[in-house]
Amino acid sequence: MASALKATAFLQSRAGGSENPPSVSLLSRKSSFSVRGLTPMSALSTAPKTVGLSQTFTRLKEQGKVAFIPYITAGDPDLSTTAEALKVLDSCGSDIIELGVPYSDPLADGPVIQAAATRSLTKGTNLDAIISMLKGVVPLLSCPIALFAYYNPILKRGVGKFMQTIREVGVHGLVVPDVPLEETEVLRHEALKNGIELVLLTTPTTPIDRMKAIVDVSEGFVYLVSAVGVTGARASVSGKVQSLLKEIKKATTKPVAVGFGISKPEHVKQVVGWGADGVIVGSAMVKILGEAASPESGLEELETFTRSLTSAL
Ligand SMILES: O=P(O)(O)OC[C@@H](O)[C@@H](O)c1c[nH]c2ccccc12
Repeated sequence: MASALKATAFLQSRAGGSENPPSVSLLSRKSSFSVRGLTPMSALSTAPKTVGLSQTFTRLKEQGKVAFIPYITAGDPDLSTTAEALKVLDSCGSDIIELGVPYSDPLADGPVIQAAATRSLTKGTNLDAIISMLKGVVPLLSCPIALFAYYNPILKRGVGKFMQTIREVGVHGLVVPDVPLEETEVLRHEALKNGIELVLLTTPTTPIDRMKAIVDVSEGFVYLVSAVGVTGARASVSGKVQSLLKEIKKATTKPVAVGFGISKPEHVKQVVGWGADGVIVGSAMVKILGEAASPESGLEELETFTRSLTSAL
């Protein structure tokens, strides 16, 4: 419990400035849609015309749909499997994919994602290798990627250089779970300059005024952390999410996606019923990939699991 409180305090004080992812059938959730006008990304890189996070939510809202947002850790079990997993998640109807950059001190993560980060780092995964993997995969995806990175590796590379690098490879969004709102100025400036949507997080214990300040500057969507503590599949989703969603939706018209603990179709149905614009599932996905007998069986299981969740939307 202590670590859970510590993690929440961590997310609360630092996270995100705020508190603070085979064959696409014609009937798949994603209908092909033309990109209206030139997306900033197509002006900045040769990547295809996937639209950004907020445009994705706008399209889904027009279709009366909720975004399915899986998270996986890059390089676990290895980067070529990550490349395949991105394609599987995309073809199973994911609307945005969160891709985690493994970090040695992932304080906001539970044991499943911490273990994935350790395995990936042990394999030598680094940002450059992730970027070169993305160069080959992003052009094949129809949904946008939001990178998930702790603040330290971004500072090491230089905020501006980091933003430019991820933009050039076609990444649309960024979530930095351990940056205090007071220190998001530079991140937000560089993100805006490079056409990256910086998503901030709010938690169940975020004071209302702080939540309002967070939603005001969050780009792409607002990440509502559904539970106290660290990431990790839970038996149920806290009923508090319903009132939290109401509060946030009074403060902003921006889309709100809910994450933490969601791992079953009934969780998805519940969160959708409470009015979420997006559902985020991480640890359950990471566990499948990282603990499978082989990369192939992990990818097969990932597809089955993902379809079980998207069919609940
Ligand atoms: O793992 P969960 O409980 O399904 O929650 C999503 C979470 O993994 C993903 O969004 C995430 C991965 N690392 C994080 C760090 C902080 C906040 C969120 C995250």
